[in-house]
Amino acid sequence: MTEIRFEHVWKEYGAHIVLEDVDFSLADHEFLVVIGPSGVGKTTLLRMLLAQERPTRGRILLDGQPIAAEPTADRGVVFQRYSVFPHKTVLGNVMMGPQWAGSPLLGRLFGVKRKSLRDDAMALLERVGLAEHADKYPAQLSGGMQQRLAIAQALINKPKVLLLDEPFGALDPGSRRSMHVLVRELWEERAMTIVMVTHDLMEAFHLGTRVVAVDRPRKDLQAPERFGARITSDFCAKPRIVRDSMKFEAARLRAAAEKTLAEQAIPAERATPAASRKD
Ligand SMILES: Nc1ncnc2c1ncn2[C@@H]1O[C@H](COP(=O)(O)OP(=O)(O)OP(=O)(O)O)[C@@H](O)[C@H]1O
Repeated sequence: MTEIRFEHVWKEYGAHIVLEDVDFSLADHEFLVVIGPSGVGKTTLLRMLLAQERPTRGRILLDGQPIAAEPTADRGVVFQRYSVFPHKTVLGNVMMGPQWAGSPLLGRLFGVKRKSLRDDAMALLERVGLAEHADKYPAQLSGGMQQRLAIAQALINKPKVLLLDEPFGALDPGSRRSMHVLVRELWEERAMTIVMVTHDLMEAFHLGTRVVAVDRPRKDLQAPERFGARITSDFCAKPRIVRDSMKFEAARLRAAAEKTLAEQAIPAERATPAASRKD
């Protein structure tokens, strides 16, 4: 369960009001897409969710609790530009975060812990289609592959919330489409809440279950910094359970029902109607 609540949140840099009175709730396992003009404060919104920035007024709650002051493992992030470490292999990149978290002095785990982390990292690389590239360095990967790696890196800590800041902005249309499929599948499989920023409206409505537009409803041309942006439109883009997952859920329920029936199966001789029994 991951519910996010922005409670009358403001963000100001000195006299510059970036966001004003942003107030909304996000249900568990929502795929929220934030759209809006350049410079309006979309990334600032994400950075506050990540705890890289603090609201100047109001507060942000995660499952009813104010979010931690520091970025924590329950929130993963992927940025537009490849945020992977060039001197680490693909596998090393995925293992790096948990290694530093588990061993702050050495940045390296040993023995069973290392093996378990390596297995998890390889499983994740398999899932994002990079297992066979585990020993390569990021420079040897295409842009789309680097973003797949960044996603694996963000998911290794099993975050409850995944934040995506224009993650496909630098990709060609083909890679973009395959990333859409991957992210949507991961969102369903892992039951995460996703908050994504994009400039691409098609992408927003294709991926999101909810799309919010952020803009400045009041404008002062003499002093553009006088008014901040807030949520000006809020669209329910599509049901949270999409058709494929409904099919999957139906198949799962059917299999469970069949299994239960099989377990409770009445022995054949008892199931035979009394009238037709020979004895
Ligand atoms: N640390 C900071 N100090 C001062 N101003 C900042 C800081 N960070 C962001 N801003 C300002 O906040 C405003 C919103 O920036 P932000 O990056 O959130 O916009 P955005 O909507 O994500 O833009 P884009 O779509 O172009 O990426 C900008 O005017 C920016 O200059």
